[in-house]
Amino acid sequence: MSSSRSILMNNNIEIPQLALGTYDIGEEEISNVIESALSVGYRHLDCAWLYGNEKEIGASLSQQFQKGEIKRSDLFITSKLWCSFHKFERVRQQCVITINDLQCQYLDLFLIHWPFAFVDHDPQNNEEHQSNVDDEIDFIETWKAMELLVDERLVKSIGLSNFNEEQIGRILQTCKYKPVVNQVEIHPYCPQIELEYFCKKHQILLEAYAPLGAKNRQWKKENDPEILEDKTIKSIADKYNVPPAAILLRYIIDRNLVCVVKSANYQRIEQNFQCINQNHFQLDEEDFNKIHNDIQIRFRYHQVEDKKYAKEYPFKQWKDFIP
Ligand SMILES: NC(=O)C1=CN([C@@H]2O[C@H](COP(=O)(O)OP(=O)(O)OC[C@H]3O[C@@H](n4cnc5c(N)ncnc54)[C@H](OP(=O)(O)O)[C@@H]3O)[C@@H](O)[C@H]2O)C=CC1
Ligand SMILES: O=C1CO[C@H](CO)[C@@H](O)[C@@H]1O
Repeated sequence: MSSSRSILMNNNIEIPQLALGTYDIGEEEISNVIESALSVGYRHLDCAWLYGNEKEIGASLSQQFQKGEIKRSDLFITSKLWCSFHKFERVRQQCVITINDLQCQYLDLFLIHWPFAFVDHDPQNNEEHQSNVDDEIDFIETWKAMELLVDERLVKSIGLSNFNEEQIGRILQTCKYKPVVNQVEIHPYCPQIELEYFCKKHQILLEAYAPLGAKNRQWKKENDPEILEDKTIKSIADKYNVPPAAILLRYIIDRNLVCVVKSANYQRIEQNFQCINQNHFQLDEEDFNKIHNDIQIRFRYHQVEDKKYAKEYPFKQWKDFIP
């Protein structure tokens, strides 16, 4: 079985550069998706409590381990702490539930999903959790609890997701362990150049989510610009005789970032995986620059605009895009 290219994180642990995203993959299809992805060569799975499918992913992984073709140590499994569990004592509780659901013994990487917190909720309680923001819970408290998970070896690495420069700066001032990554939306309409510069300076790796513009998102609006339909991307795709998605994935890979892409379709799972293979095709410098510097549209697909009133809503500089 093939394996994927890796990047070294600031704690000297390697992370596979391409991850399979698992958001919005339903119970009925997730098992096939996991099996397909592993057979094609993916070794990095990007999961989250929020996605509601960790139990099904765990069942599928357990089947794969039993077949003996793949071992736990071959995989890099990421999950995320949901906003309802930011209180110090909740962090470990959710982490243990996630590890049990995923049947994976430990997590390779655990991220704080968003910098803002929701009202405290017991993760053992199956009632619908509240998503009202609680501005009193500080993510510094959450980070301290995340660090204990490393000491306890429940997780190998810890990181952030959707944090801006100022918020990362606050973590860096008090942390015992630096975040290894910050997972954020990245594609040519949301290139995150300043954040990349800041993170590089602090040896924090950026992970790109929604690299294809979250194509089938339910909150799509009529006038949203679609990155897969972008004329520059399409003309470069024609030149290399590949689909536009391949150009968008190579754009992330060639920036040496981790790329988290979701597909629930076998052909596209395979096609996306091939993009990390340098022999498949490479963008030349001129084309890379056309994508990175010449495309002027700026757009964020995952704006979570219903949380824009939160004190720690991270995208203040993007408020012009929120109606
Ligand atoms: N930390 C965070 O807050 C967030 C993290 N994420 C993570 O990042 C992952 C990826 O982001 P996501 O929002 O899902 O968006 P993506 O940009 O990965 O787009 C996924 C969509 O693109 C389609 N697609 C996949 N491959 C191709 C292809 N080769 N050609 C054309 N269409 C394709 C998929 O359809 P199909 O399945 O039919 O192939 C799906 O509808 C998530 O699954 C999740 O793991 C995402 C959002 C926020
Ligand atoms: O991971 C995620 C998937 O998409 C959701 C909808 O935008 C986000 O809120 C969440 O962070």
